[in-house]
Amino acid sequence: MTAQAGPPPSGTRTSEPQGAPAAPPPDLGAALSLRGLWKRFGEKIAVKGMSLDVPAGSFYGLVGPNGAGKTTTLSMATGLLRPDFGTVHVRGTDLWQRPDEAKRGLGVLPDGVRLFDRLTGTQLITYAGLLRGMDRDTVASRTADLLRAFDLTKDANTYVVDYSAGMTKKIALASALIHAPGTLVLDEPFEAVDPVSAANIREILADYVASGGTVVVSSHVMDLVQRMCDHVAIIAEGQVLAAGTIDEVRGEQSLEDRFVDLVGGRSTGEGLGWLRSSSASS
Ligand SMILES: Nc1ncnc2c1ncn2[C@@H]1O[C@H](COP(=O)(O)OP(=O)(O)OP(=O)(O)O)[C@@H](O)[C@H]1O
Repeated sequence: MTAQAGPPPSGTRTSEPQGAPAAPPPDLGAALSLRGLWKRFGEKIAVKGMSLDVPAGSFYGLVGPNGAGKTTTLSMATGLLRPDFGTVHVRGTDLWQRPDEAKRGLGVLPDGVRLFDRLTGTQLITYAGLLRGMDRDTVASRTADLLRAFDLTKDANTYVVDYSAGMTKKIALASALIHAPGTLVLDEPFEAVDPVSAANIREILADYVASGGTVVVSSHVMDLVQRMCDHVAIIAEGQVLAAGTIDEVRGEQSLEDRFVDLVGGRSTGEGLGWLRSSSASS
């Protein structure tokens, strides 16, 4: 199955590339329903007809090897990157047709997108709240709550550019939560975060799901996904290899073993004999 040659189209085409199987209709009740998403960067097809339903109220993990297409998929699912083909529905609203309405219900922690880091922590969260059209009093009280919850109160007046990687992740996550969205989409939320902060974040997210919110996280840490999430999709080379509840996907195995079985690619370090001999000779 190949995508059409030539540069990506400027608008989103909802039909599949020639020869691709037609995707079923979107699930309009799902928190997120992706259908037939394709994305190509030059010669590289990063996402190849991705369809996925994230049930409302689920804690959904997206796992896959480096370069599998997780960030590209989540960027298209949240309005940050226009798909070449396919549709995204957020609780029944077509994201690329009605972006303002669909994005109102989304909180997003993107991977690698630069923040306005010449703002202090307080200013950044406040800015996110005001952009969402919230009133100043609510923004101020929620900002204080979020800084406390993420253990950033003492750094509230420090410029974000001077934050560590983990603090930056936490302030970005706090900014994604300020408008109390129905669905959170978090790309690698635990990367660079210390264990205590990670435990706090897990608790915040678990409470959020328990109160009816939906969370989608991408992660490389299988054990974390197995413990934290109730659903998972394993993706590789831009396609879904398995998706469902954690128990459905892993069967009798651990999620990690299932992942390795499906994705393959274990390397034994063959060809690195020179590395062992160099350490022995030093
Ligand atoms: N802007 C871009 N230009 C060119 N190629 C890109 C671009 N963004 C992603 N890619 C390519 O698309 C593929 C999927 O990348 P993506 O970042 O979505 O993977 P990922 O699953 O998030 O990887 P990782 O786990 O390493 O973060 C990779 O081969 C990557 O090199």
